[in-house]
Amino acid sequence: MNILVINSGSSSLKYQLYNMTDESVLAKGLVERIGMDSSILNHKPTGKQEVTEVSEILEHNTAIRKVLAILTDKEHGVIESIKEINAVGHRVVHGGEYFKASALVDADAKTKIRQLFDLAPLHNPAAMMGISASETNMPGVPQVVVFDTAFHQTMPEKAYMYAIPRVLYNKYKVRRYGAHGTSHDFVSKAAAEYLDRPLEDLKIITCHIGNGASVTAVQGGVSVDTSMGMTPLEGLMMGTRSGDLDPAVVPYVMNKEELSVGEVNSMLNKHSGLLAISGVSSDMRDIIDGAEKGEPNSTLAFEMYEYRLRKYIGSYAAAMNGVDAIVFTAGVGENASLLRERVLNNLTFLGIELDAEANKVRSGDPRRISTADSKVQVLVVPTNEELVIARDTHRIVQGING
Ligand SMILES: Nc1ncnc2c1ncn2[C@@H]1O[C@H](COP(=O)(O)OP(=O)(O)O)[C@@H](O)[C@H]1O
Ligand SMILES: CC(=O)OP(=O)(O)O
Ligand SMILES: [Mg+2]
Repeated sequence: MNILVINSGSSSLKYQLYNMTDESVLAKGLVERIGMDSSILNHKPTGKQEVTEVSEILEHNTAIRKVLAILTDKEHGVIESIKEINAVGHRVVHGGEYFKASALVDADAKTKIRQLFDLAPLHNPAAMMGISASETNMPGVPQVVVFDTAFHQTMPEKAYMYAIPRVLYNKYKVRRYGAHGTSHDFVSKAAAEYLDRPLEDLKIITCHIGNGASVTAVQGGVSVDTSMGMTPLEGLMMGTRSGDLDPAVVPYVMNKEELSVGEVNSMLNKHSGLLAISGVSSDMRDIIDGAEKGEPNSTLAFEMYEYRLRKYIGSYAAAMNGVDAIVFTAGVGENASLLRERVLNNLTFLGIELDAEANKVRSGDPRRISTADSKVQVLVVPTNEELVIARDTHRIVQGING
C-alpha cells in the first residue's frame, strides 16, 4: 500500500510518499510560497535527481495538483498513476478535545476541524485546505487525520486548566492542548528502546525544537505536561513566536499602539522570538553565526532561548519529581550542538554529565550525548512525524478495508 503524507502550512505544503510494505520513502518534497508571486516546488524522488520548479501556485488545490503531477511524471516521478496512491494522511495541529487519536476523514471530522479554526488560526485552516484539495484531486481515496494535540489529551486537569473563570472553559474550551504530540510520542518511545528500558518505568523530558518548539514531560509513556497551550504560542521562545509573557502585556500594547486583535496576534506569532530579539533572523543557524561573531543582539537572542529552554526542563523535572532521560529533537534540537552544550552544562545539579565529544557527532540515528554513567541520560533522537502519520493512516485504512 502506498500512502501520501501531507503537512500543510499556511503558505507551504510538505509531502512524503511511502511504500508501506517496507516503510520506504518513494519521494518527498516541499511546495513553498503558496499564494505569493513565485512558488517553489522542490521534489526529491528516491534514487533519482532532485528537481526544483518555480511557477505560480495560488492555492493548495494547485499545489496538490503539481505534487500529483510530479509524482507521476515520466522523468521525475516514482509511480505511474495517481491510482497507486491508496490513502492520504494529513497532519492537523489542533484536534481540541474531540480527537484523542487519529481518525478517518468524514463529514463529522471536517466539521470538528473547522470548529477548531479559532484555536489554531495559523495551522488548522491550512490543514483543511490540504484535505479539501486532496479530496478534489484524489476522489474516493481514504484520508486520515493525525493530530498534534492527541498525545497530550492525557494531561491531568491541573496541567491543562488556566486559572481564569471556568465559564471560559465551559463556553469556549479555553484550556491548554499542547502540540507536536506526534513527535513527542515518537521520540519518547524511541528513547526507551535505545535505553533498552520499559517506557512505563521512565520519566522523560522531550524537547522538540524546530521552527515551533515545545517541551513535554512524558511519564510512563504518556504526556503529563507540555509547554504549548491553547495555541502553539505559549511556552518556549521560538523562531518568530514570543512564547510565555505576562498576559497584561497584550492589552497594554494594544492600547498604546492601537493594535487590533489580528495585529497583536501577528506580532506575537510572526514578529517575535529569535527574529525580534536578534533583529536579523528566525533561523538558529544565523543566530549562532551572529553570536559567534560577538554580535550583541544575536548573543542575547541565543542566551534568552537557551535560558528559557533550561527553565522548562527544570520545571518538568519538578513536575515529575525526577527525570531519567532528556531527549533533543527537530531541526534545532538535532543539529545545534552549541545550544545543547549550554543547556546541559547548566543542569549539572540534576546529575547530568555531558559527553562533549559525543555531542559534536552529526548523525541521522538516535545517539547518547551524556556519559553512560550520567544520572540522567541525554539523547538526540531524530524525529519522524511523517512516518508516524503514515503508520496511523495505514492502520486506520486497513481497519476499514478488513
Ligand atoms: N545546523 C543547524 N544548527 C542550528 N539550527 C539548525 C540547523 N539546521 C537546522 N536548524 C534549525 O531548524 C529549524 C527548522 O526546524 P524544523 O524541525 O525543520 O522545523 P519545522 O518542521 O517547524 O519547519 C530552522 O529554523 C533552523 O533554525
Ligand atoms: C504546532 C507548531 O508549532 O508546528 P510547527 O513547529 O510545524 O510550526
Ligand atoms: Mg516541524
